[in-house]
Amino acid sequence: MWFMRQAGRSLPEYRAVRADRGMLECCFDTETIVELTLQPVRRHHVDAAILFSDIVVPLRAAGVGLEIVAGTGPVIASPVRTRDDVHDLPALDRASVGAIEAAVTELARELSDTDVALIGFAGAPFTLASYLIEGGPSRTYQRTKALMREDPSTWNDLMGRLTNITVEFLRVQLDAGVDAVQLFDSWAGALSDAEYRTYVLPHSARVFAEVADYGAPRIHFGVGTGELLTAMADAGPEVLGVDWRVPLATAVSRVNRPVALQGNLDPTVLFAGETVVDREVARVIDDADAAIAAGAVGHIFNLGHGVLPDTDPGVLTHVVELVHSM
Ligand SMILES: Cc1c2[nH]c(c1CCC(=O)O)Cc1[nH]c(c(CCC(=O)O)c1C)Cc1[nH]c(c(CCC(=O)O)c1C)Cc1[nH]c(c(C)c1CCC(=O)O)C2
Repeated sequence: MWFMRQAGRSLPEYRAVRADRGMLECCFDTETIVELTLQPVRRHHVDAAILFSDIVVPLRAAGVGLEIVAGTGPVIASPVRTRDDVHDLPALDRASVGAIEAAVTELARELSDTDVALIGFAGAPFTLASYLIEGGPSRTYQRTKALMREDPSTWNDLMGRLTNITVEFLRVQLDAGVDAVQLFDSWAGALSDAEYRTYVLPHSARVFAEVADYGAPRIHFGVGTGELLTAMADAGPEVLGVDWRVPLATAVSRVNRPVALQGNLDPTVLFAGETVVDREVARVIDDADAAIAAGAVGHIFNLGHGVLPDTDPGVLTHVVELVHSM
């Protein structure tokens, strides 16, 4: 078990490190990456560390002008909207993520004599494209969907370039020693199954195919993707992340390949007091047992999306203890 966004603002020790330093600055500093990755492991005794980074880090490393604005998210200096903008998108040079490679090497060494796994990650092409095209977070993805439908050739060119960046970023992490990788297609749930299959699935499937040779488990996750679970499993991962909207036993009935499931406690449950927390954790575990009986390969306990910044870290530690006792 581990928590998406287990490192971050829910932890006072994270806020202390970030007090006078920008998010991206921290993401390119080896010592800081190592420290922030290990903080939640020390505090909560989760079974996996997730590399402290962000989905926009490889874009920044490739030279895209962007910032991560607190309370907002990634903001792109010059949004990518035309064929020429797409042609200008640079490739990722390994040397530009040397600080991250060094951090993974150090983390893999520090965790080697423990049972704690190290998980690497990257943003999926669609979610990265949505930030580049919209220029920042969006509720509607209107420009992204317009480009996708109106000019599939420019869209596929952009998605192909983002796929290359994502593959290279994952390979750097896998070469340096991560045990598993997660592909975050956080906002793919904005698409219908048909459009996901036409415009997104081939690219995400290529990401999975191009890192398959490492033999490391590959996790595929998105939010609000209940209707896309069949297609997201078809992309080829060993593990499918499920948000809280779909029970795990229902999720397994939607996939046509053998996959393990990850999830899916609603992150807002952690605000409801111990009786509710205990009941809901037990419900997820029971549901996971039912999913395994119905063919799921296994279950990784997690939230259905990231830890919310106001979460009481004591409640997170309690959930870890509870899951480990069950
Ligand atoms: C969509 C997305 C992003 N980044 C990420 C995703 C996919 C996961 C998801 O769906 O939540 C992935 C991510 N971002 C971060 C991690 C670190 C590891 C971990 O999970 O603990 C991971 C896995 C650190 C971070 N990434 C960010 C923070 C907060 C930075 C701060 O302290 O201000 C952290 C710890 C910033 C960020 N970066 C992004 C957002 C939406 C935000 C939050 C903006 C805000 O609410 O302030 C883009």
